[in-house]
Amino acid sequence: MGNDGDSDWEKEMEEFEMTKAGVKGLVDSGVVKIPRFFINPSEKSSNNGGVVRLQIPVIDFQGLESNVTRRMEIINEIRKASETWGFFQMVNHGVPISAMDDILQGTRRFHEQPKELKMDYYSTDQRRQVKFYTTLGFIRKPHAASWRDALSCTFTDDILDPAAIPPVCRNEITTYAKCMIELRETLSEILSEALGLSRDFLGQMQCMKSEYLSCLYYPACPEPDKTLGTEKHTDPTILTLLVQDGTGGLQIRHDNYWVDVPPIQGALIANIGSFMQLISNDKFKSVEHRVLARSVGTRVSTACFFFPSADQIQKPYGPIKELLSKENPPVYREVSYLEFIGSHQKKLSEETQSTVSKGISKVSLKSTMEVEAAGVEEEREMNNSVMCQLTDPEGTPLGPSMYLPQSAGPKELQQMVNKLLNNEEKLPYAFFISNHELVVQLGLYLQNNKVSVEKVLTIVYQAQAVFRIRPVTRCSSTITGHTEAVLSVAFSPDGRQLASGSGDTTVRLWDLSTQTPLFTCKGHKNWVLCIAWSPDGKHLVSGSKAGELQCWDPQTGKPSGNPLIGHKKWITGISWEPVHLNAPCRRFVSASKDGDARIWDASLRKCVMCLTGHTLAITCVKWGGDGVIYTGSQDCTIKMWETSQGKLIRELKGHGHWVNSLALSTEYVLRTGAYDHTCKQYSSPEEMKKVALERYKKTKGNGPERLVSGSDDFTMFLWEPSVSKHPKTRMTGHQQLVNHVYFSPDGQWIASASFDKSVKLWNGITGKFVAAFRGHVGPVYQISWSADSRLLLSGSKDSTLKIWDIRTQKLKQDLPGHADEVFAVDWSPDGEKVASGGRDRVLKILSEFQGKFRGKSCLVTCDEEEEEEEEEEEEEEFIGFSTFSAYAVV
Ligand SMILES: O=C(O)CCC(=O)C(=O)O
Ligand SMILES: [Fe+2]
Repeated sequence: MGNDGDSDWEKEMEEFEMTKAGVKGLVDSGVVKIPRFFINPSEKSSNNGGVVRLQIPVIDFQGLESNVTRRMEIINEIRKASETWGFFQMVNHGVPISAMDDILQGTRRFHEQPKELKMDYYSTDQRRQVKFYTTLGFIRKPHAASWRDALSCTFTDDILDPAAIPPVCRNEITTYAKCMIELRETLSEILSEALGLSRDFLGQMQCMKSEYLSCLYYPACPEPDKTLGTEKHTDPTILTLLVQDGTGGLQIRHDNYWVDVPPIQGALIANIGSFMQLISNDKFKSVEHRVLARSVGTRVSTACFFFPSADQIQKPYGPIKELLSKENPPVYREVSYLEFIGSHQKKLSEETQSTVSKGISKVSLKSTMEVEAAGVEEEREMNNSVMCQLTDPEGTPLGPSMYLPQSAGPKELQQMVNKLLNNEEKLPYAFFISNHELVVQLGLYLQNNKVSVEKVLTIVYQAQAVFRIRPVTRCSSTITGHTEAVLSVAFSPDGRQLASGSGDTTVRLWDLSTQTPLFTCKGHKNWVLCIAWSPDGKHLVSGSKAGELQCWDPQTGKPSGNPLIGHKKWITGISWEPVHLNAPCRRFVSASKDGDARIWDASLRKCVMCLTGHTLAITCVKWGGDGVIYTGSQDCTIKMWETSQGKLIRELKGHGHWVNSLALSTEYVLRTGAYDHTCKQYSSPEEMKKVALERYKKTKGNGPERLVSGSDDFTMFLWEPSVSKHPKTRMTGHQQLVNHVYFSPDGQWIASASFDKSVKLWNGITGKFVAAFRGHVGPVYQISWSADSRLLLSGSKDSTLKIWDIRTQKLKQDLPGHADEVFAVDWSPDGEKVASGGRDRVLKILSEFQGKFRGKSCLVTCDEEEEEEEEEEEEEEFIGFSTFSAYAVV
């Protein structure tokens, strides 16, 4: 674009500003083409990206004041929402619906009055407390103006002279601001507690003592695809509260998708501002959002932005010291709110397009040297007592902070927690400081870790399994359970071992005969999302969120070679080449969010083929019994690849949205290879291959291998890919996305797990619907079959496991016991055990006893006398982990 274009751009903007009539004035004048400075080239094609089925959390404030338990729950919900979404909606928040209706009406009235009456307020001078404006004048190409007008009122330290407010909406604005201030008090306390701080912490900081009310008016736009109602941005403040009318159009960015924020009658929307992200040291997220323009109808909303009090805005703010530790060092330098907001605005006037959220890191990152100079690593001081705050693993405080003697150790803490929780029966607890278990006296811990006694020390207590496992043989080294959510569990093909992968970056191996932890496999730097055993049982491979794969020797728990690098984004699936095609097992295929699948040779330790062709993330992969690889993708297709050169051989199309899961009718036998649970050992790979082939042929029978796919479009398809590229059956009935599909070991059934809270059973040969299993009260994430194809296990967000009886089509057993979402389940190939893992970090192994499954282990710990050794354990890197969203958005 030449200079002429640029000067036109500016000229048009100047002319527009001169009218002092805003976007509404333009529309009233009858424009059919929008001025150039509203045109947003980057947004043209992305308007339809809303992922309607993802919902930002809606939090009910009912009981906040009257019910202590509910209050804790609300704090927790807000904490989770602020960490993962940066956005939530609130209902029963105490602001009268009439005040909300009135402010929207007042906003409309102001903007719809004759332009002569509004012009007096028209200004791009930011210092004006009350102003009517469209652009505030600092936008420069390639940024674009938003298709909306604003009337803003600044309440400095909660005060604004009512006389300054336009009379048409004076009462509404004054009343609404009072409501916002009242709600601010409540939210300031909740957010403080959600950060693990004392209730009055943010209040004392005065970081949200002023507010800026923005009454927004979005007229219909003649070219809605060329511009946006509000350009994408993050709010540079602490917190925003928004009321919107019923029109809709607000979207937030979540995992690279635009998610609609649907209007809910009576709800207020809250979102974390980027200055809050800064002071919370990235604990809370400030998320990009935008408002779509539309061709018909007017949208009205009112946003209230909270920011620091007048005498604080020039003072430095940095990450709150109480939130920092050795493991969580400051990621931002100190900066005053004025400087911060200045840099935010500068971004919008800069030549190159950069998001405002990137802006904060630019302004705020400081060198380690400077940070240290800022006094983060303070001198340790030995007092006799230390201020502590006990919290549960979710961060909910147990009582107020208190001074504890430095001589106190886990035993004393355990007594105290039992007392504070009024436990009738005394329970065992473990204690963690910054994710390290406390095994010594507090004083010694502080000394060893150079922790300042001037800070409030957060001590996390975690209940230990009531059933405490006594190892039959002594562990070679002491290991505790996972310290973050368990994301994957898989029994070995011979059923002797169990592997689990976790958000704590480790893979753990458990010995099933003694039910003891065997090895902690360390090497990944990020969450371990998937694990897969080779069907000969000789290898275990794991894939992480960082995109690398690691092979492990299950006999020693040691890595076999270096991490396998190649994928650029997280690993979504791993599948081994069937042992009846190649023994010993060497090759496996990995799928990634980067859109590629890669074939690796575990002996050569390298990638031997890259399967490229998908245009979006690959979500699942299976290596079929005929040697063909199947990949399912967010690009809605399933692709088939041959494995000598990695060529695409067929595409299976039909799904209208992402493919989430694939399953093969032969999967059980592919997974177990030669192991038929007669415990037979094989002397040679050739023998293994021969037996595996026999078993495969028997399962497959004369028909072709069948494939089932489950999708975000709520449907499933049954395919016979070797016969036709057209689906055999379309399987409809789920009311929400299908997350996991699985053939029974005998291939006779297909089970599907859906976010509609049901599990459905289908005929595995025809694809016809058979039954729906209802009982879960949350989305069902994963399912697994018993070896005899008679029982089905499901794990859900509702924290339960359920076992369904295929013959009676009824619930056979309900297994509560997890304290949070269950992400992963597996049934051992010999049918005797089931394992589950979830957000509560607990790995459960359940065994059948007289027809019922019973918990054999929860959080596995070792004998006390071995705990001494723990200190020698290597330090584990802590990766912040909030919600495992991979199920919702891969
Ligand atoms: O109007 C809306 O819904 C959002 C407005 C907004 O994000 C803002 O003004 O910062
Ligand atoms: Fe905003």
